[in-house]
Amino acid sequence: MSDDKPTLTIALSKGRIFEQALPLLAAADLHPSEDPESSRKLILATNDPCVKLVIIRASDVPTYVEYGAADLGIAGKDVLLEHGGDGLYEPLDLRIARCRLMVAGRPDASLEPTAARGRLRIATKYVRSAERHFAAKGQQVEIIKLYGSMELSPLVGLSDLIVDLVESGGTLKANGLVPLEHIGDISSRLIVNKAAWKMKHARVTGLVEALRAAVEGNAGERTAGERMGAQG
Ligand SMILES: Nc1ncnc2c1ncn2[C@@H]1O[C@H](COP(=O)(O)OP(=O)(O)OP(=O)(O)O)[C@@H](O)[C@H]1O
Ligand SMILES: O=P(O)(O)OC[C@H]1O[C@H](OP(=O)(O)OP(=O)(O)O)[C@H](O)[C@@H]1O
Repeated sequence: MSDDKPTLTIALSKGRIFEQALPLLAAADLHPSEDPESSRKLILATNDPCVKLVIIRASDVPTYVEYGAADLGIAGKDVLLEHGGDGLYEPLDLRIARCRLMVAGRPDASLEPTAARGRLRIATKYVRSAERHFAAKGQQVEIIKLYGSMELSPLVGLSDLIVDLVESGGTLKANGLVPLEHIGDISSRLIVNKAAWKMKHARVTGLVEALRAAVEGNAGERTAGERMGAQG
């Protein structure tokens, strides 16, 4: 196949990432043929016959891109931190699906191990990030891997604390929990397979730059503080 018009496969998850990526893709003149919420198809065509989208679980996106089953992908930084970033480039922060990775627990929860209980028990889907966070504080903790609904864990005595994503804080509040420590700011990133970056360079970088322009055109979504920071 010539490098003039190679095919591109872009992996992303349905739900908030698809919805928030849609305007950015549209600004790069990419329009999916169907809505993944109403279609059961996992491969979606676009208006560009050389570009297709594959719709997969959010946590599977880096794997598809690493192995070259997709040339590009859109994945949350939370997912990338767990994956480790092997075989991937991460050229662009798309500034969508923004939230914070936090330690949370009951309002009276201790962040220090107690003599009675020994090591703190932390329930989370984000094992690597949680381990790294507590290790950086010099704390050995027991991590309990969960796949969702982490907020339940301290309520039923499975763990002392959780590490989870927080946006509005509504889910924590609804379950009588509070945010206790900020681990990091999360947003979705464009990721690129390393071989595709080389072999389909013109096509890939053309799309990266079109998306970069779309992200920068969304300056209205930034906070006043961020705009001031960008000027300074
Ligand atoms: N409440 C939230 N607000 C904003 N962004 C969020 C929120 N929750 C998750 N995200 C971001 O959106 C990404 C996708 O979230 P989504 O809920 O669609 O998938 P998931 O259920 O976390 O993943 P999987 O289906 O693989 O378990 C997350 O990886 C994270 O980066
Ligand atoms: O602070 P909030 O605005 O309440 O958002 C936080 C919630 O959002 C995420 O869950 P999500 O809604 O994605 O459900 P999931 O974990 O089942 O994907 C996260 O795991 C929290 O439960």
